[in-house]
Amino acid sequence: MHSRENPCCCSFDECKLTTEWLLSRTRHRPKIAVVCGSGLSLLAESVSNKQVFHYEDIPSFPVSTVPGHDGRLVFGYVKDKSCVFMQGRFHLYEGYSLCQGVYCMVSGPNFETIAEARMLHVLGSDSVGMSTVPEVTVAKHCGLHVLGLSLITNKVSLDYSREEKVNHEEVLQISKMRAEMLQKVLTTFIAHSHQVEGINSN
Ligand SMILES: O=P(O)(O)O[C@H]1O[C@H](CO)[C@@H](O)[C@H]1O
Ligand code: HPA
Repeated sequence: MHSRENPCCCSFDECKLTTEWLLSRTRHRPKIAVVCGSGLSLLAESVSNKQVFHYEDIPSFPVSTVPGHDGRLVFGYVKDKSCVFMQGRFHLYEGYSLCQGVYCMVSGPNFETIAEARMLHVLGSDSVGMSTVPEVTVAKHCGLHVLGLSLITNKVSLDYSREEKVNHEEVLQISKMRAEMLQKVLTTFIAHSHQVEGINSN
């Protein structure tokens, strides 16, 4: 279970555990999910065939800490549509992060200077690379569904006194170490890609 003390949720294994737990307990297979904001749990009250799970009972699921967020996952039908409602969501100010971030591209081939790294940081970037953005831009332009997987190979120094210089050899070394893990992620994703609507239609 997640809490303020352990706010970083959503590793692949945790999501898998949560998903399997829920799938084995409900016959609902919703195509529509609704996240209820503060005080809006009522949105889920009129569903039919209702099935309710409390966040604290769901393995590896975050807990709601804000008043007005009931912390319940409600499955049920609205008209004839199977839906799931989150009665309670999670906020950065609760200490929750999504473990995802903003990827920024620099043109390279040089690595960014500390001044450039600071600028990217101020602009909201969490990670930096020299690729992916052009490919994703063109793919989206062509109407393709895109999943970008970026392996974070090194820390980017923001501090002149602790200049940790990155080099391509280090990048390759870490990539080699993590390739097997990435291969598993990719294989699992491809094996389940039919569940992602429209992924094979382009
Ligand atoms: O993006 P790929 O091709 O993985 O290469 C990464 O490795 C190089 C830096 O070492 C940069 O080109 C960076 O983007
Ligand atoms: N900066 C930009 N591109 C990169 C880096 C980095 O630190 N590491 C791997 N690709």
